[in-house]
Amino acid sequence: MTITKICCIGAGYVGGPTCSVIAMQCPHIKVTVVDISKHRIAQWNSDKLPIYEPGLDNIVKQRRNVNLFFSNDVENAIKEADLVFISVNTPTKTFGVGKGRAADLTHVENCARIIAQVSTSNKIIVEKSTVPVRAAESILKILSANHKPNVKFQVLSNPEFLSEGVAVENLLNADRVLIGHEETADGFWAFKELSKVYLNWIPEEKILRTNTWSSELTKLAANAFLAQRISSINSMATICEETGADISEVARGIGLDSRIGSKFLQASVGFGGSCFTKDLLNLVYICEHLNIMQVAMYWQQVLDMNDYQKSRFSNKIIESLFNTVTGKKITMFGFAFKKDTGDTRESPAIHVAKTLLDEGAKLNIYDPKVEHEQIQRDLTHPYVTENPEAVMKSIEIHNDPYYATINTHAIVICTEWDEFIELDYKQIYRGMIKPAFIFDGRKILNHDNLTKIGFQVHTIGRR
Ligand SMILES: NC(=O)C1=CN([C@@H]2O[C@H](COP(=O)(O)OP(=O)(O)OC[C@H]3O[C@@H](n4cnc5c(N)ncnc54)[C@H](O)[C@@H]3O)[C@@H](O)[C@H]2O)C=CC1
Ligand SMILES: O=C(O)[C@H]1O[C@H](OP(=O)(O)OP(=O)(O)OC[C@H]2O[C@@H](n3ccc(=O)[nH]c3=O)[C@H](O)[C@@H]2O)[C@H](O)[C@@H](O)[C@@H]1O
Repeated sequence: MTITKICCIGAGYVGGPTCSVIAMQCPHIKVTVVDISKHRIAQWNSDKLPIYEPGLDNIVKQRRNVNLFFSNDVENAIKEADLVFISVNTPTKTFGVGKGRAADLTHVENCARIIAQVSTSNKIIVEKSTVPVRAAESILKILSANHKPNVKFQVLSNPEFLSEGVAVENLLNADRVLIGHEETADGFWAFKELSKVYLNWIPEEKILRTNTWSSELTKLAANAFLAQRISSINSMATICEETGADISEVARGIGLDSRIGSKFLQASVGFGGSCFTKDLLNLVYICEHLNIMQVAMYWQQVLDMNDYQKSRFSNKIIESLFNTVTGKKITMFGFAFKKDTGDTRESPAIHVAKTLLDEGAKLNIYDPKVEHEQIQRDLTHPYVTENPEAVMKSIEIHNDPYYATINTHAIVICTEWDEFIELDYKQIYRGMIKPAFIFDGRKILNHDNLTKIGFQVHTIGRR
């Protein structure tokens, strides 16, 4: 079999960019991305894509309706495909056994059932969603129990390592492409077929072959290690604030050790995003399930440190503003969980906003990419408030960063957007209530200049 048709189930942050890049690099392959959400597919077929990702618009414009298709016709796309990516969401369970920790595999299971039901030819099924170790076994069991006679499936694990905001760059120049397969001749054959797709642009030495379970666990391990680095540097930031050491200097000092490396040592208000917390919770749950409690506690601590960091930053704002923010207007610069994305899932900005709102503050919020409705949805979510009407009265969402600061007591930087560095802070200072405060939760501004202007500056990891 030569792969000529690919179907991707799930047109989200992973399915959309991944398949757009495959379509661009493999003009001979027809790629169809399907989703149950009519709205999402309509957006992928419109001029305004559902996700903001630098470079993506251009690729979609070039390949859409040429060899890249977005559709709600899940069944037909699966039926005609040689290879099916499962790229659906695997959120933390909100009910039942493992609630709040285990991964909810309902969507993955639904995909397996529909694949088995509609397939009339052999297919390679690729688990791209992040899943607990041995999830492929469940997929295979569902496929085996429900398939039509003479239809065979091979299940591969091919986790995705892209980061939002740099997804296209990551996909084009991947550090590695990991493919896990069943340790049989058929499994090896399926690995070869998927490799051929990637070999259209990924050098052979970057394609890593493992068994299925190693591949699944590697994805969780990679996110756990990355998150651990952030919690580690944030823990050091706390010591810096107590002692007069400067976390930027400490990070540079340790990062130059080639065994440690300089990346992912940026102290911050805490990590956010849809995956670090969810995948760590999942890892902790797996360890508990395996009854290796010391290991579970070890990884839980990475999450605890992140919660501590978010609370510490929010509390610092309140303490600095003379221990009360009730009725005070505070500007939040940034709401996305990191720059260059409009994604707010698990954004630390939500935690900061919640704390300030709970204390009675009024918030002016500005983010260059997050939709206003998304901010409203996040801050009126039952997890954040029992009184959504009161929250709506306490927030203003702005389109202009300067306007957002007028007559406010403080600016809180929650996302490291480049444009915040370039703003005219002299002008901003003039319009603010004095003393005017800046809380730089991302360490992106020139603090000496701000102090000279007259701002009271507070940041992470420095007195
Ligand atoms: N967001 C990211 O940067 C990364 C995410 N991942 C993993 O990739 C997976 C997907 O993540 P995202 O793309 O962020 O999720 P997402 O929530 O943006 O997209 C998932 C899509 O799947 C659709 N879907 C769910 N069930 C379906 C079904 N039965 N049939 C058709 N469509 C269905 C949903 O409607 C949704 O549009 C998750 O397991 C995540 O952990 C991995 C690497 C990076
Ligand atoms: O599985 C996933 O979803 C993805 O999760 C992360 O990617 P992402 O969450 O998109 O973004 P990151 O760049 O990892 O940032 C995550 C959070 O950590 C924060 N961060 C990152 C780096 C740093 O040094 N300090 C820091 O606070 C960011 O601001 C952000 O809130 C991983 O980097 C990807 O490899 C992985 O594929």
